[in-house]
Amino acid sequence: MTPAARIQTAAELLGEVLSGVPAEKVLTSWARRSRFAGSKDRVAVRDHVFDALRCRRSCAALGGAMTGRGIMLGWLRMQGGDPAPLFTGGQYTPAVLSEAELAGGRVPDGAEALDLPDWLLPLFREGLGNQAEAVALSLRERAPVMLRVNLRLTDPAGAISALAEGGIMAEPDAISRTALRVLDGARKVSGSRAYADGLVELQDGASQAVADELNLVDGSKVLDLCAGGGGKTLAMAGLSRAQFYAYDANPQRMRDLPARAERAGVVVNILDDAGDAAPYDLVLCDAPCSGSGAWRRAPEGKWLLSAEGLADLNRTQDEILDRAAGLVAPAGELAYVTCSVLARENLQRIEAFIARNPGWRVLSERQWLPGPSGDGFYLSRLTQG
Ligand SMILES: C[S@@+](CC[C@H](N)C(=O)[O-])C[C@H]1O[C@@H](n2cnc3c(N)ncnc32)[C@H](O)[C@@H]1O
Repeated sequence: MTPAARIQTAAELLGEVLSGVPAEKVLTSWARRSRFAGSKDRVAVRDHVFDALRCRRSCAALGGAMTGRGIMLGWLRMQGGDPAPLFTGGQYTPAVLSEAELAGGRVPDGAEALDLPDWLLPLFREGLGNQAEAVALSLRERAPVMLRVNLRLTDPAGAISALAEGGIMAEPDAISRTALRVLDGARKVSGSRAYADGLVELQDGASQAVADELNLVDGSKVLDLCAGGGGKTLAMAGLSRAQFYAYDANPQRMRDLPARAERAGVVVNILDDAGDAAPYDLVLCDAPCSGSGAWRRAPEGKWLLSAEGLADLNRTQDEILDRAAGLVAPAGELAYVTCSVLARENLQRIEAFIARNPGWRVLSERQWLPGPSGDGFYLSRLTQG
């Protein structure tokens, strides 16, 4: 595919995303029906779509229209070159720019320039103060590719040399003792021997840093109450020889966990009812959230989130905290985690929890902002008395 054909394809696929189809689904179905597209084309088209989605609002302003074509035109203008040579009107290339398109477009400002919906900017400021703008701008960049070393099976040096055998270059990252940053060969990770042997998992750096902060005691009982695919369960299991239990309100989300645990050489007990093995010394609530700290990876989230959706999430977060509190042993800990940068989902949930449950207090609180080593995360550790 020529560069112009890739732009045209990205514009068409963005149009489908704007009509409500998830970007991953749009890209998968395009890849299936486009046998002519080579691996470099697929990577380029995917990158165009995600780069543009992260900056959807400012690109549409620069391109003069909230359409796939307008967004790609704005994205090209944002890169600083002249887009006209790509709009050639060929069989596979974008139609020639109209007079209106050539004259249209404007420099974005305010929340538009930060690529946030208007209603979210005050909420960013509420939680992040004078860092709100910088955080919003950082969410317009690509996220790093990070790996977690499974300390049960190897150490960072061992993982780095196993990865190098598969043509993957990685280096330790200070965000966590288990974190490696991939420098080259990221797309080879899931097919590598190091991955198949359970030495490494793909996992964001801040997600690993959260596990480092938890009070994981060998032999203690640990429940991952919102286990999902088990990323946090396995991160914790890589660090200690506690007894691990996993539960999720949607059990389907845990379907790959047994195989992942086996690959990692750890035992995870999957529960049908979170209370089955209660009480626990530690209950981790990696609660459903807006994902605002991870919008570099999942940029559609910021355009789909609504005030009502956020209020629903807050209700679910409160219910999960209350449920978790009833599962913790008397001297045990409750750890509340989100990948959000919004105070509404973080500190405010903890304050509301303590107001409902005055016997609880905060042991420690930490926030990671989206950065070169990881997504935005929040952790609050609580205990009773
Ligand atoms: C942020 S995701 C978990 C990600 C996972 N811990 C990981 O590291 O891969 C939140 C999970 O909470 C689950 N969930 C939603 N409501 C729940 C509830 N009331 N109780 C338990 N799990 C719930 C969702 O199904 C989802 O899998």
